[in-house]
Amino acid sequence: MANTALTRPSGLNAASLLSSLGGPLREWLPRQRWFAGKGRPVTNLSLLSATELYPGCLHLLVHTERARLPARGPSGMPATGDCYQLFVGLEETLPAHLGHALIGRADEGPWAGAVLYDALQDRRTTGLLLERLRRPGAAGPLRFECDTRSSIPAGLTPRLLDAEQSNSSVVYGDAYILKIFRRVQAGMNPDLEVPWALSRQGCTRVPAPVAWYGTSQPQDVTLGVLQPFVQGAADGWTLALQSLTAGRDFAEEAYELGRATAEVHLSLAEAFPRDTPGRSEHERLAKAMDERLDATARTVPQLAPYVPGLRAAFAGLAARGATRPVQRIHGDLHLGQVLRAGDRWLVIDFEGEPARPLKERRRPQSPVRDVAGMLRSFDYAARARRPWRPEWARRCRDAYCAGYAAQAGWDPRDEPEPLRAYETDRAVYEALYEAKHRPGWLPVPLAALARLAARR
Ligand SMILES: Nc1ncnc2c1ncn2[C@@H]1O[C@H](COP(=O)(O)OP(=O)(O)O)[C@@H](O)[C@H]1O
Ligand SMILES: O=P(O)(O)O[C@H]1O[C@H](CO)[C@@H](O[C@H]2O[C@H](CO)[C@@H](O)[C@H](O)[C@H]2O)[C@H](O)[C@H]1O
Repeated sequence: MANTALTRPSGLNAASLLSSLGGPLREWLPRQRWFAGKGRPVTNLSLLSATELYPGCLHLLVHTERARLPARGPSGMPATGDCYQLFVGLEETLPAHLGHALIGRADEGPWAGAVLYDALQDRRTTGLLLERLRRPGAAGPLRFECDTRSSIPAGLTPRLLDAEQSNSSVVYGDAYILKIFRRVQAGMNPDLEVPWALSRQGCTRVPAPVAWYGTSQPQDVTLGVLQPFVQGAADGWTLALQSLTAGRDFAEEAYELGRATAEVHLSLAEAFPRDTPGRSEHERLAKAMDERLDATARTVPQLAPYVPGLRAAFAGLAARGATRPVQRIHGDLHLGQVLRAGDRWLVIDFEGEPARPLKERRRPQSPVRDVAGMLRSFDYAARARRPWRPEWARRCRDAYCAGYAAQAGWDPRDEPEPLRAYETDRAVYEALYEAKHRPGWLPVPLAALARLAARR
């Protein structure tokens, strides 16, 4: 059935747009996987930019404020803000095939009575995005650019992924994948910056961006990146669970993954500046970890019994003298961020931990932090299947570190204090992440934190 595009006056006046869209969006946003802070009502919504992509389809950047969970008791509910990228369709009646994309009905303003829907679910929108990316140019404040060495064919069929994601991704004819950033921050997104720099470096472990788009209004923001789709690949998390279910070992794969990680780290060290941190830098890092622990324990009270033991891990980092030079790293490395194509591992998603400020995510850091992220991931996988097989995770840890050492020339296991501190910090991050997004998974990082706190 053809869509019936809305033909009401379409002057993109922020106040009138908001009067129509604000109510339904405030209800819909907190239910989205990529929305930070589930279950917290949006207390304020404002429009940063609105662009008509085609009649009845708006590209929006919205700023939301939401009630912060009270730290102690119900008093004082300060608001915090985030910016999101949305595609909103407006129809008089929603065609049946878009029923699942419904956002709500505008009950006020010039669009009163119109149906709002998530226009990323509409192939007209995803098809148009590819068309724009194929040819550099502008649409209102949006800027579309591409690598002039690439030639992207027209008319590839779009398919929106329904994976558990922090963003939204569209696959085009199994040839390309477009990642559309949902929560955006001012500045170049590392998921464009890093793969681009690595491709210039000749690194073949990371799919290279072929096109991207962003806006310079109200500030420079990366909004989406197109890269080749790796066909027939499986992600590391799926493969690890398959191995556990079948009672198979994963050490050989883990070894190769360690080598791949080291190869990416070596390329990153070439592509971006490095630095050698002094004692004061370790103290600053340990303090930041301590503060994150305290903040998390306020939101996740189950953490409280372990706090004193966990502090010891951070004190170990502060006391430690020289360690690895800092450099750009992946920043959120886990089994879901690696793809195995044939017998080769590739690394994706260089955005870093989505909850951290962009400035912090782009800062040079210890490569041990990435290693710790992957080690935590083996523990996650082992605990996601019954019976729990700690020896599976142990073998993966050793094999991964051995593979890393073979490629990098240094073994992460020879850095016990940083490794423990980074693993602890990562598990604290995971506890907060799970409490916010997947409370059923909270026992996984909590079990690790109990173990790390007991280690003296
Ligand atoms: N280049 C690619 N080729 C094949 N699949 C990919 C590629 N990039 C991402 N994917 C798939 O899309 C999923 C989500 O990608 P990711 O960049 O991790 O998004 P998010 O940050 O939203 O989690 C991945 O788990 C992977 O399955
Ligand atoms: O969405 P992203 O891939 O950027 O990462 C976020 O979500 C991940 C979960 O989807 C989360 O990872 C945690 O769970 C994984 C299993 O689902 C496990 O492999 C990871 O080790 C564990 O950290 C990640 O922390 C979060 O940033």
